[in-house]
Formats: sequence, C-alpha cells, structure tokens
Amino acid sequence: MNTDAPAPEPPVGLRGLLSYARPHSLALWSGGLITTVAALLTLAQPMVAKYFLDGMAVGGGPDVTLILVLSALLVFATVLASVGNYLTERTAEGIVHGVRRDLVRRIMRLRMSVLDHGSPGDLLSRVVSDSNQLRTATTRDLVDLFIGALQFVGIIVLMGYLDLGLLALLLAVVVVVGFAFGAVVPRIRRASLNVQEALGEMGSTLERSLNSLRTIKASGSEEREIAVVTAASERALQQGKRAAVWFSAGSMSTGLLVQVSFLIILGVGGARAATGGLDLSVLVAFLLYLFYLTGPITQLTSSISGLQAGLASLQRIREVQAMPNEEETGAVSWTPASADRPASVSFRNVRFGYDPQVPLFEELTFDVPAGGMTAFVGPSAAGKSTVFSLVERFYEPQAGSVRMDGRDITEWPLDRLRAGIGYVEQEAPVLSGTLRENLLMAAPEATEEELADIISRTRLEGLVGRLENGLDTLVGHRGVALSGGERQRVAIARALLRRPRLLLLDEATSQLDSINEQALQETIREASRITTVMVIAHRLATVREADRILVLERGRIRSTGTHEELVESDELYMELSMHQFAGAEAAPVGAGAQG
Ligand SMILES: Nc1ncnc2c1ncn2[C@@H]1O[C@H](COP(=O)(O)OP(=O)(O)OP(=O)(O)O)[C@@H](O)[C@H]1O
Repeated sequence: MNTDAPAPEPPVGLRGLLSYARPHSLALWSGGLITTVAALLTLAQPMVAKYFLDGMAVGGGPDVTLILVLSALLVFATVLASVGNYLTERTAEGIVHGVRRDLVRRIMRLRMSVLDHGSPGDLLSRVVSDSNQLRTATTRDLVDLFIGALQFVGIIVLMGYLDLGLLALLLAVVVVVGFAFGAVVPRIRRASLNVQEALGEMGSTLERSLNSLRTIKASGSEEREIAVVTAASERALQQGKRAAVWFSAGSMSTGLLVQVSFLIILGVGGARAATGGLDLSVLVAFLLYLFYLTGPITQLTSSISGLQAGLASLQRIREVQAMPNEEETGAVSWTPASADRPASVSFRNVRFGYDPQVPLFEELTFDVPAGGMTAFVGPSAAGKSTVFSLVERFYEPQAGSVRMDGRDITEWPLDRLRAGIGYVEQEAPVLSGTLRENLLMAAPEATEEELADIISRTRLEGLVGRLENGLDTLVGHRGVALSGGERQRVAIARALLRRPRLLLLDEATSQLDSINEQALQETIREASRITTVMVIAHRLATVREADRILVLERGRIRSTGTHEELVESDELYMELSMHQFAGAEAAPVGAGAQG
C-alpha cells in the first residue's frame, strides 16, 4: 500500500558513511591492518638507519646485517601494502555495487508523482557518479584516515623518544597549519556538492536532448541544444575548478607543514648539534621522521577531503532514498477473482488533480462491465489518460474510490493489481532490444506456443516474417526500426501475452496506412473477446466497434451510449466525430456511419 508514514531516518554524516562500510568491516579491517603493519615496518627504517650511523660513528665499518635487515623490511612492507590495497579496492567494488543496486531498486519503485517532477538524467548521475564518490569515501578514505592517524601518532611518539624539545617545536607548527586546514574542510564539502549537482544538471540536459534527437534534428536546433548541454558542462567545469582550488589548498598545507618544520628544526637542531647539545645521528633520524611524516599527513588531508566529497554524495543519495516510493501491501484476507476472468472497473465520486488545489475530476463516476470494449472519447486534456493512470495506481485519488471487481484498488496488492492489467501507452511503447525481448518483457515465462498465438492474434506474422532475423531482430532505440502501427501492435501483443484481465489501450493519434489500420482494429476486436478492453479512442473504426462509449468532458462523464446513439443524442460527440476522428482517419463520421 502507498503510505506517507515516514520510514526511520537513515544515518547521515560520518555515521552514514560508516553504515555502508560496516557490512564489509571484516574485509576492511583486514585490508587496513595489513596496510598498517606495512606502514609500521616502514617506520622502523629510520631507526635502523640511526643504528647504522651510530655504528659507523664509533669507528666500525658498515654493518652488513643491518643493510640486509633494512632491505628485507623494505620488500616485505611493499608486498604487504599491495595486499592491503587489493583487499580495500575489492571491498570498495562490493560497496559501490550495493549502493547502485539499492538506488536502482528505489528508482524503479518511485511514485509517478515524484518522477513527474524529477529529472531522469539527474537520477542517473546519482546512480553512476555519486555512488562512485561514496565508493572511495567508505573504503580508501576511511582506511587512509585510520592508518594516517596511526602512523602520525607512531611517528610523533618516535620523535618524542628522539628529542622532546624538537617535537614541541614541530607540534607548534602542526597546530597552526591544522587550524588553517580546518577552515578549508567545509569548503571542500560544499564545492564537491556543487560539482555533483552540476554533473546531475548536465545529465538531465543531455538526457532531454538525446530523448528528442529526432525533433531536434528536424527543427535544425542542434546548435542550440549543443549550447545548452555545453553550458551545463561549463557550470560543472566552474564548480570543478572551484573544488580544485580548495583541494589544492588542503594539500598545500601538507607541503607547508613539512617545509616550514624542516627549516625550523634544521636551524634549531643544527645550532644545538653545533654546541654539542644534540647528537648528529638524532638530528638526522628526527629529520628523516619529519619527511616520513609527509606520507601520513598527505593521507590524512586527502582522506579528509575525500570524506567531504563522499559526504556530499551521500547527501544526494539520501535524497533519492527519502523520495516516496510505492510500497507493497501485505497479505490480503480475500481471494482475487480467477486470473482468466475479465475484470470490471468502476469509479465512485473520484476527486483528483495533479495539483490537489486544482481538481481535474470533481466527482467522477462510471462503470465499465467485465468483458467487451469500452471507449473513452472527449476533447484534449479532458482527463482520459488520467483515468488510466488512476486505474494503474500511478496516482492516488484525493477522494472517492477506484474499484476493480467491485473492490477498492487500494485493497489490492499493487503487484497483483498490475499483473491483471495490460497497459499500452500511446507513445513509443517499444524498447531497444530484440522483438522477442520486447514481447516477453511483461511475461518472461511465456511459452513459444503462447508467443506464436499472440503474434497471430495481433497480426504480427507478416512483420516477423519480413525481419531478417525474425523475432531475434534488433528493433533499435525505442523501436525506431518499426512503423508506428507496428509499434502499437507489438505493444498490444506484449500486453496480451501477460493474459491481462483488463487491457488499457491509449490509441495512437498518428495516421496509419490502411493495412496497419485494419490489423490494429482486428487486434483490438480480438482482445475484447478475451478480456475487458478500455480504449482511449481516436479513430472512427474503434468507436464504431466499441460496445459502449463514455464521453468525458471537463472531468465528468457527459454521456454514455453506442456510436449510433451518441451521434444522435450528444452534440459534443457529434462534433468530435466530425473533427477529431475525421482528423485521425481523413473520413468524416457521416461517411463512416453510412459505409
Ligand atoms: N503528470 C502530470 N502532471 C501534471 N499535469 C498533468 C500530468 N498529466 C496530465 N496532466 C494534465 O492533466 C490534464 C488531463 O490530461 P490527460 O492526459 O489525462 O488528458 P487527455 O484527455 O488524455 O488528453 P489527450 O487526448 O490530449 O491525450 C491536462 O491538462 C494535462 O496537462
């Protein structure tokens, strides 16, 4: 059931990032620990160097054992670091896959009202690009933060062991630079969010253009569209440049810290060594550690910057997760009618408006009996397609009820309700892929016999025979390789293969040649023998075939009857049949009625 009850808030901030890492904590800890051991082994190297120098200072020659120990340490640490890195990256792939799977599931279940106001391109960028940012933040950056901090502390302790005075000097510099970096951190996050938003905007613009490429080409507006997409890309560029400034400012602080500290410690330590207050080997080891500090500090600053970018993406991912989606009803205590019986539909005092303040239907009431064909006609924007959307529960009425088999559709499990309905949209109802994939989309388990039966019922044998690879021919993006009439019939075949109890058919307004026209009419007639057909009629042939016609005007049913009855009794219908149907068929209703 669709509910507005708020779900428990998913964690945000660092806690939110950790919630993604937690299920993989074993792998992450293993990767992190191995990398830490590698880092600690690296830390031992300056100490070994110190002992090496001390040995030389007291007059001994170079200590071969120490050189061997040093080499072994280096090789072992490098191998360990690679293994740790591999484990972390592997986990990262698992996390990003999980995030994408969750996002796709949510997007597929979003309510239509949300999709109406959202942009598919932006949603796409959240699945592809934001999830990738999250990938680095929840693994590499978290691990680096941990290891960086550990190494930092380790080096500081070792420096303290060498000389506390020099360490105090160094920490003073760290505090000053740390404050400067702290001021940059929130700017990095804001800049990252701006970059991701600009990318989303670019995705939306590109998606809009690609979806209407034919119209764009036909109206010669390629250059204008290129300018629009380029402008979006430029906004992403500007935001990216701004982010780069803050990222660089962050990393500059690392360099500054080490260089400034080096000069101060070299000066002060050198002066002390000159007066004999400090061993030269201690100063050398201290300076070596100072340069070793570059690694963890770089790790810390870049992981903190990366976490900021991850937090910005987490915010965008959380926005998708907070969008209202369609929820399933639990088990029901009643038994829905048998799957092969045509369904009846009724609307009772339905009040609905896309904007609840501006109702399209005030008190819409009508009945569609089980079986046969019921046609809906009416002026443009009267709400005919909206009636179908309400039956499918794409939208919820603000008052009144929509019923199937006499039972309010809100009492039906949503999947069960939709399983009983075949919906053929007016526009581009064919997806890219093969003809077979298109037909089996809604009924993947249909047998070859059922497929052949539906192909025959929808008069598609001719098309299948003509195509080079028959059913396995690719139909192109949105079925461009098919004619408008063929696309409609493929869509009807697909809907019928699902054995619907109710077929909702939004008839194409485009002109069809006489072969396609006749095939389409036979298909609809055939469908109405086995199921309930509700058709939004744009053709004279269809209304003449209908068992009953409902004339919809300004959100209410104005009249009901057969074609012959309505041309006599309803002025609007008469008008529509003269102009609307005639427009779709190039034959006025009078001629058709007499013929
Ligand atoms: N998703 C939507 N969001 C907001 N308004 C909508 C939406 N879909 C349709 N409308 C508006 O609702 C009204 C009824 O639209 P609907 O498509 O149901 O009319 P129709 O009778 O099927 O029209 P036509 O014969 O031109 O297809 C129109 O004014 C339309 O602009």
